[in-house]
Amino acid sequence: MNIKKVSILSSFLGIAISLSFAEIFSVYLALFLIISIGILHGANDILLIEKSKFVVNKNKWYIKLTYVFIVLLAVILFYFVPFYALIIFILFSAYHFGEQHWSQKFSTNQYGFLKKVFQFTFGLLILSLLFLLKPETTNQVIEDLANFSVPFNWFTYLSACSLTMSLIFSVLLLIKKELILTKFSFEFSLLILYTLVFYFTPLILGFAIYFAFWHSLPSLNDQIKFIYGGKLVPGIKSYIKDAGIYWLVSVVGFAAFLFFFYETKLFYSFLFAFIAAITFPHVIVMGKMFSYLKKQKSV
Ligand SMILES: CC1=C(/C=C/C(C)=C/C=C/C(C)=C/C=O)C(C)(C)CCC1
Repeated sequence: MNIKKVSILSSFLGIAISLSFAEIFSVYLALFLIISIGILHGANDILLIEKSKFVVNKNKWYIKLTYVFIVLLAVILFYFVPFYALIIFILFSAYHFGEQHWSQKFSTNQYGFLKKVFQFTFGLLILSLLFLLKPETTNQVIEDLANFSVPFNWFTYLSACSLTMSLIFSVLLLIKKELILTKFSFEFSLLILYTLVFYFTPLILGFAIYFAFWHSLPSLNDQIKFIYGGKLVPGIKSYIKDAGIYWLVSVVGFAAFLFFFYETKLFYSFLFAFIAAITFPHVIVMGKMFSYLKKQKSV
């Protein structure tokens, strides 16, 4: 079975589980997905940095320290200027999600800027759909995180704008023959599935299903192809062998965080702040991997 089929089936299964069991079960399932597939897909960044050769002649300690520095910077930003940190995080994430969706789906390496803007608006569309379909919980988290209450119609505007922009840019890319109609139709019809997932599951599970099955699994697949040159299933063993220790460190940090914050009202805010902090360097690394792959393709 290919990854797309696994993700489609898992999404429906997630909806069925969330409709059949008490809400707390959805929370546990979401945490499990975030910890397993979600965190794992970001655990091999050090190896990716070495493979992408974007830091030349630097030793592993230098790379690791820079990595930790960026995570700390994110934590500091969230602490002192949470509103701006959240905006930057959402913009970064939108681009990162869109980049993964459309990776290796364009015909050539031309129109780089147009493709980047398109990927960004597409990622933003997915996030805004989630916000639009779960406005109360999203707003609660944003309020706790950034002390800012978002008027609900902002989510509507954001979804409408990002949908319009994504459609305009994709039509341009179709005209320029950078995108083929079947890929475009398939990716856009998946938006209906995301809508069902976001509507029928609580915010945390909707996010986790998207994050694990529609972002992390395809990303793991691309990373494994890039690092070891093989397919997801045989490659995952080597990946876990190389990334296991980083994954374990993150999971221990995550477990400590759960232990301290689980009972508090700020649980979701800290959860997303934690994800945000470890996401910043990962977004940079993945961007570098994709641009390295593009360069390789053009030589
Ligand atoms: C869902 C959600 C949020 C955004 C989460 C994002 C943007 C997560 C991005 C994760 C990434 C990019 C992981 C890396 O691979 C907010 C705004 C905190 C509010 C509450 C609901």
